Amino acid sequence: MTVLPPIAVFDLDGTLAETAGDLVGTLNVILAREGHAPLPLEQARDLLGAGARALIQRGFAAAGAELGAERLEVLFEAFLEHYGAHLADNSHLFPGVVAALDRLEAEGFVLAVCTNKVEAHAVALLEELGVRDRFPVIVGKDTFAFSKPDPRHITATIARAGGDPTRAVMVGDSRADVAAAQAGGIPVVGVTFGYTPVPMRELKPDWTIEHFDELVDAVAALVPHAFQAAVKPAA
Ligand SMILES: O=C(O)COP(=O)(O)O
Ligand SMILES: [Mg+2]
Repeated sequence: MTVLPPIAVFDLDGTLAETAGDLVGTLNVILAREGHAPLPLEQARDLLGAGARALIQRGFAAAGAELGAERLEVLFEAFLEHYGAHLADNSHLFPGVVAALDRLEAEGFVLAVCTNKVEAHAVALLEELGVRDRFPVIVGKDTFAFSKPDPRHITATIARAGGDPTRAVMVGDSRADVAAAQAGGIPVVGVTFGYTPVPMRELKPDWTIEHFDELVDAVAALVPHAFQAAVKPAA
């Protein structure tokens, strides 16, 4: 009998990496091109989490600017072009990420990313941040015909990575992550340092962490059977 490995699925923006500087920076370039004032970073970071198209829509709404459907598509393409050239100007991994990935890998976990960024940008960003090779599977908003909060975004990521859905955990920072995981029956760890207009604890994830140092204990609490030597393939 083949034993599938346990799997940890990570959101990217606001979970693995602080990326608001470059995402909001690009939003502000687009707003400026359209004749609107920039949004302050602290206000705009909570608009992140549903992908670039949603960020533009939310950004224009926050700026009190009109935006029609056709113009949105033009600006979405312009956003992708500008952002693609500035993926990691002002972006970095959150503290403790690499050590937490090391520890999960040592426990036999497969690691995957499920993000509402476009896949090519997710791959390129993770490359620039030096952790691309840690994730055999990186899935973006455009990878499948559905995306978070649709639970299939997460369950399809687990399937593509060959992970065991009964020994899987999701780690995210937004309502979309919590909703998608819970609808898919996957336990979810919410981080408190990401992008959400509502405090993470109010979104009721199964566990909350304030630092990546707490991640392995959280995963061990949520999927203890992923850590039992008995279910690991014989060495
Ligand atoms: O950039 C976004 O808006 C979404 O990306 P995330 O799913 O990695 O948070
Ligand atoms: Mg996020």
